[in-house]
Amino acid sequence: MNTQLFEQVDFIENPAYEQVITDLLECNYAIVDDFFSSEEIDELRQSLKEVYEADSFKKAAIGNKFNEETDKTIRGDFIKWINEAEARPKERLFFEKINDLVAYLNRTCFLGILQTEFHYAIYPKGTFYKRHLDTFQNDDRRKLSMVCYLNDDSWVASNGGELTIYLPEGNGERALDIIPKPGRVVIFESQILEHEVKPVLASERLSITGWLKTR
Ligand SMILES: O=C(O)CCC(=O)C(=O)O
Ligand SMILES: [Fe+2]
Repeated sequence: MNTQLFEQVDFIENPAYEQVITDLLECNYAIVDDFFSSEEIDELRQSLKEVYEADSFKKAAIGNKFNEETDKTIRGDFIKWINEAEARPKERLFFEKINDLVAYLNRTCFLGILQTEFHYAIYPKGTFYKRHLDTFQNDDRRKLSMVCYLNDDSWVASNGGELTIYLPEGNGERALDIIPKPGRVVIFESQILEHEVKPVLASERLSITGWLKTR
């Protein structure tokens, strides 16, 4: 018998990733605190600020590039897409960690993630993103949504800006409020869970948001 075929040569089980998989399967979302260390978050926040100061953020639009429009009554954040091929040094660690997780998900759950896309987002005081689903009418490739919060340690719950996820429960639903704590990553099923960003009441809310896509 050729035992090589059955050997899992370089697979090391990762308990944190296993928890993500369990939570996604059971609840359609997973919250990972300290996915990024506070040093990593400091670097990424600095990078976001450098890019912002270079004036390259745009008012976020709704719809995709084929039917894009901006509407402040739906979302008020400013975004800048990050291209992995041109990642700044401080962004490389971000992609390394994300790619490691994606490789694990593909290997253990056969998710078939072939592409990712990420953008920085800044929500100034007073802005929000109304309840929505992360899939476009003309494009269903987004499988998992991922939000990484880059706020600093001074972020407090009274700043608002919670991510509220609507979870089906019985005949109705339950709203789960998630505080955008630094280092926290939230992953959820793009085609299943509606969600919103509650108004930011103080300070500005910083994040990287992205999607793991099937093709
Ligand atoms: O920033 C968040 O918590 C969620 C953002 C979001 O829903 C989106 O960009 O589609
Ligand atoms: Fe969203």
